[in-house]
Amino acid sequence: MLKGVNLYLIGMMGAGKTTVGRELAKQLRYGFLDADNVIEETTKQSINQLFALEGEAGFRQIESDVLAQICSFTKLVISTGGGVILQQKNWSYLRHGLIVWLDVPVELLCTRLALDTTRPLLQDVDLKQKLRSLLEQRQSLYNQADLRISVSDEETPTKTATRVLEAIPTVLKQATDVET
Ligand SMILES: Nc1ncnc2c1ncn2[C@@H]1O[C@H](COP(=O)(O)OP(=O)(O)O)[C@@H](O)[C@H]1O
Ligand SMILES: O=C(O)C1=C[C@@H](OP(=O)(O)O)[C@@H](O)[C@H](O)C1
Ligand SMILES: [Mg+2]
Repeated sequence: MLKGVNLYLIGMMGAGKTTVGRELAKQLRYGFLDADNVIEETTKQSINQLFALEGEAGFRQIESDVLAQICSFTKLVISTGGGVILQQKNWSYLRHGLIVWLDVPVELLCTRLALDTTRPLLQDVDLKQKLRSLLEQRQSLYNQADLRISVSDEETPTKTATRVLEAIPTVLKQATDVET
């Protein structure tokens, strides 16, 4: 269906990009890469360590370099980190593929992330308040995706992946319409 074109998942922390991405890759018979995992493997540091050592700005630079490498491959589902949309140049990498926004309300993100210790931006803060303010800053950027999949109630990752796959032909059709 995608003819080898990569699929990029974007969205807030806890939206399910990593979990749903793996499932999507299985269903599409694509390879799977999680950008944060690639960063951790190449730097041999955890995301927490990188934020502590390099600061957010240093992390964003590494994130961008990794994305630049990844986008030269094909037949991949790529789960990005939630802040990848912040840098303009990252969009030129993401636009190599189809960009899907997993849009999940803050309340559900809070439930999923309440006990999380792996996301440095969410430690020692009022979780709901922080997620609200991040979403406010980022929403218009997430909205630049080719496809928005809203997940308002808890559903299995397999179900979300199936909904993404069912929605893809609608955007592919629009793209063909523009060309012709
Ligand atoms: N569709 C889903 N249904 C239930 N739990 C989910 C779903 N997607 C993700 N989760 C859970 O939410 C948490 C965050 O998911 P994750 O895939 O790491 O999100 P992201 O990569 O977008 O930050 C994980 O504990 C995961 O098991
Ligand atoms: O939203 C963000 O700024 C971040 C999201 C994280 O990835 P997930 O979206 O997979 O949690 C990770 O890249 C880092 O902690 C920063
Ligand atoms: Mg993730």
